[in-house]
Amino acid sequence: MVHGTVQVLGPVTVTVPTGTSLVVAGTNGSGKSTLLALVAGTLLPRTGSVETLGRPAHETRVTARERLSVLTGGFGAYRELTVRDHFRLMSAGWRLGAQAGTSDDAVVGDLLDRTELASVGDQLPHELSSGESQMLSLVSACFRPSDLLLVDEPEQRLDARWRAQAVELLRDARTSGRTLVVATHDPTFREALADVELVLEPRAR
Ligand SMILES: Nc1ncnc2c1ncn2[C@@H]1O[C@H](COP(=O)(O)OP(=O)(O)OP(=O)(O)O)[C@@H](O)[C@H]1O
Repeated sequence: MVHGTVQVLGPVTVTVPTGTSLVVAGTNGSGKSTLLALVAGTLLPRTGSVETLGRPAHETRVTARERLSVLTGGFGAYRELTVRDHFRLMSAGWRLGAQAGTSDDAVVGDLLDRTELASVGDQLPHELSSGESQMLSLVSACFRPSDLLLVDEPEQRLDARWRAQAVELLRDARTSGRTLVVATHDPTFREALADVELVLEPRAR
């Protein structure tokens, strides 16, 4: 992959069986985010092609996008909606209550409790700490239905307690059948999640 005139990522071939997780590791600037962006289809390769879930990665059809949950960079939170409202919206939009044979309110309550976000459930995005904000993003990415979950550095801004929570969220996502691609610098995430591991080396310039 070339950014401008600089090659930042050489040829990569990796197979991730359905329902397992790939951990992408490597030093700063080794190309982890670039690889995730290629798989997500938000970046096009200069040469070659990327297929995600059997379709061209840049596919924009809704059916393809519905199968992919991506958390890379910022999360587009609604500034006028509380944490609880975000979960309500997610549950209603993805019909999580109906799928679980319960109500959306019950799903929302469960999500808030399980992720220890209940204490900030009535706060708006700008009223959250950076760690709380990161957890909101992670929960939103992990709980919406998807076949493939792409997450860039889930450990960002989280303390040890919430890092452990984040590992559990991702493990649960994998247990529920999702395939995971996780870029991380954190050995805890590597140990807990690496069914397959890819360590990128920075390209010489
Ligand atoms: N839009 C861009 N234009 C030019 N160079 C870029 C661009 N985006 C990334 N790069 C370069 O590509 C290389 C890989 O960046 P990338 O963000 O993929 O690395 P990373 O492994 O995710 O790094 P980190 O661990 O610091 O997040 C870096 O050297 C970076 O400077």
